[in-house]
Amino acid sequence: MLNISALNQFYGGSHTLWDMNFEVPAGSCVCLMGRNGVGKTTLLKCIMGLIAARDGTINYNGAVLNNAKPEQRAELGIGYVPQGREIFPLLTVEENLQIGLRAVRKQGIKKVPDHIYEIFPVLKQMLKRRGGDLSGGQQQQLAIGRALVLNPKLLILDEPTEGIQPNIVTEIGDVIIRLNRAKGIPTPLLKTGDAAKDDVREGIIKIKNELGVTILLVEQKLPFARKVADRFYIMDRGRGVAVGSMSELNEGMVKQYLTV
Ligand SMILES: Nc1ncnc2c1ncn2[C@@H]1O[C@H](COP(=O)(O)OP(=O)(O)OP(=O)(O)O)[C@@H](O)[C@H]1O
Repeated sequence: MLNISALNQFYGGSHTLWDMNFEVPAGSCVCLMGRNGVGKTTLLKCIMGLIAARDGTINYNGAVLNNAKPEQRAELGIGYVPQGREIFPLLTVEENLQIGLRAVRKQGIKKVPDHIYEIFPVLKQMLKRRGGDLSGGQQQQLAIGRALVLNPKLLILDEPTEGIQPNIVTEIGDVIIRLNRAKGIPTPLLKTGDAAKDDVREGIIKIKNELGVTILLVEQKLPFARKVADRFYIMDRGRGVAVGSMSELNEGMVKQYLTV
């Protein structure tokens, strides 16, 4: 789905990404890992077109994206939840979600789809609340909800668990897993009999049936990464140094590239 080859990026004279080759297969959940400052966010920003790559190719479903504007990438179905969430603190939850609608107007979607509220019921309860008054976990759910408004086929999340309390981390992990894994497999989303959970299930099945969400996330928490992702890609000092299925991520790699 996403193929990056020989990508180089510079901040002024500082060479930050070096000959990156990187793939996100359709249907996968890939975790981009590495210590602080190795270039993970920079790579995501290149994918979103927020900063320019010097050379190399970013290919999305067969189309070369290098010269596409960020809005065009959103229209093509790439959703992005930046680090720090970047919701609008003075706008209400509803207004924040409506901003996500801009990219999908051309698809005729004029209203925030109900399934967003089924996935994150807290957003419905807080529609009129200002974004800045929400807890960190609620803001993260709002940021993900806003990205889901544009019906992404590829959802990119930059450290979605950063600074969030453990129970919400678990909730966000469950949503990521369900968004990613429901597609095309005998669904593990059995009805639970719990009305709230079954609503979430219905919302996710709806998204998956219509879309199918491939996920690329940056995550530093190893247990979380192991739980949600099926592939990893490790960066070190601007280069890709290890890649594989999550079950192949061994202690040697963790020690060499991830522990501080
Ligand atoms: N706007 C910028 N201008 C100049 N240098 C930058 C800029 N943004 C990031 N850098 C530098 O580029 C390198 C990679 O930063 P980046 O934020 O991509 O790393 P990261 O792996 O995402 O780290 P973290 O986990 O801390 O977010 C770092 O050395 C950083 O200081």
